[in-house]
Amino acid sequence: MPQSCPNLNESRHYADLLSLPFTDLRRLLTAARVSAAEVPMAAGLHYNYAAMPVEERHLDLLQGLSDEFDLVGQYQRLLAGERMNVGENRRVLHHLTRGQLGPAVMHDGRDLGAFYREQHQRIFAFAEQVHRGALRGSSGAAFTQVCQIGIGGSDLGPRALYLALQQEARRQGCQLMTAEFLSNVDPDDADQVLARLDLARTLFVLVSKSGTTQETLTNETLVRVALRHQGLDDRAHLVAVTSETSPLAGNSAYRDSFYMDDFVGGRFSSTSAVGAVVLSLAFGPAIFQALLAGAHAQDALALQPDIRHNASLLDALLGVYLRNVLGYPCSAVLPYSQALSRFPAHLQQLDMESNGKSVNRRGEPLPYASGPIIFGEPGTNGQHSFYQLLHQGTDVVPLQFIGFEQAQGQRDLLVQGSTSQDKLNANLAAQLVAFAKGRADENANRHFAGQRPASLIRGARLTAEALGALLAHFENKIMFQGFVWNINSFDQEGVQLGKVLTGQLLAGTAEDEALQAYGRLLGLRPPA
Ligand SMILES: O=P(O)(O)OC[C@H]1O[C@](O)(CO)[C@@H](O)[C@@H]1O
Repeated sequence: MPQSCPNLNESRHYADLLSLPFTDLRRLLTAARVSAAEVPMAAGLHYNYAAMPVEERHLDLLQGLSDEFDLVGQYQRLLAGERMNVGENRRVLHHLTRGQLGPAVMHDGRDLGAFYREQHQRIFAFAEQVHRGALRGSSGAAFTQVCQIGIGGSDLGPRALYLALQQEARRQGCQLMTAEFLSNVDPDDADQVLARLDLARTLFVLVSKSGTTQETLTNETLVRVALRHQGLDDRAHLVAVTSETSPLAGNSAYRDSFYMDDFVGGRFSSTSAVGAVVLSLAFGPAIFQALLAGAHAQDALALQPDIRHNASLLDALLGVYLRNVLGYPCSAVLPYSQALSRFPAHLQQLDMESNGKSVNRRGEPLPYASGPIIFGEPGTNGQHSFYQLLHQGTDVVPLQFIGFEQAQGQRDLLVQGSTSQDKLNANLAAQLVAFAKGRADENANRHFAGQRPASLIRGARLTAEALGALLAHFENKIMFQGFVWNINSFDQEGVQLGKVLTGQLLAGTAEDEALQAYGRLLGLRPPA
């Protein structure tokens, strides 16, 4: 498969895209275009690309590029279980954690779709027992809090989803447990999280796919010590989520264990057991199942070969246009929804750990740019922070807005003639137009050049289904971009070197003198 992938620089569609003149967004962005330039997504969401500098001729060439690179065909092969993670020689099966779209994927005589479903069912049954009070802490107290211990993909996605659904769950009367997340090896993180917990009533979920992550194992020990210090039996307060091949699998130090496998990458694991345990405990299985349904529906739409009807594919190709034709190095994610406050942080890992690569799937250096730098904050907070640079800085940063007609909660009032939600969305619309059209001023300091591209994902309300669709949209967008760039989006070798040097420093075996010197500056002592 990798051998047959075309090189972007040799693509005739790419060459034709490069030869097109720059599209003037100030002229392009009309009311008719705002209404027309939309692609429906799952769960009632829409992808609007009116403020992207592309016309029909660009879309025709991007369609040609998609066909030339067989992007949907590559997705189908991934769904069928082909080993698309060539670096680690692994299948890539996160789509299967939310439903079957391709043929059954068999591994060592086992149907992996059935395996993921079975783990979800075990988790739902476990959560229901906890909620009924059939499973309790070692003092006999019912569990009312859940705390996930994990980092990276074992933290960011589940945390972002928990925060995104909290208000929605309250509205539906199903916030059954509160959740906390402990990720950083900084002892102040553990201190603060533990201070918010009633340990006798807390169930900890240790999540580590590899079962070897230093930060997570260290925090686990801090938690066990704190539990024992209160006279509690730590084993009764911890469950594990890990891969079947990890050193943690089958360990009796946990009350129960739930599994994913090596074919679900950490940053793509929110819909596996990694997100299922904490979200089912917090909100009950029904909300998590709704999230899965939204993600599955969006995965199905991503099979559509026509880019004008496939939001994830179109978003991916427009991103390639911005990155490789227009040369923009960054992209900002701007949700006008406080519920999505940690969603940009999740997307940072999802996108940058996947597509921050400089060799292709054959290990050859890339002769073109790959994944952009991603950052973001919810609006309107970001407006009062970094939007100055976005409007008038020397770099053009393409923008990904997300907005909803209604808030999740019901506490909103007319203040000076408009509700808070009205004000939020008026700000969103205003920013989109200000970025695209700018405003001429004789005073250069007050001049807005405009021409800042943006897309908008919009919906009625951020429900669990909509959140699932949103999550899957970005996962699939990133996957399609990896196919265009012919990179392996599913490994992360770039995180290894730092881990090795950290280990050397802590073990006192570091040979690099600069490393030793930094260690001394930071107060590290040779191990006793
Ligand atoms: O779930 P684990 O194995 O503890 O890994 C946590 C995270 O660490 C990473 O490997 C990066 O260091 C991520 O890819 C992963 O999500």
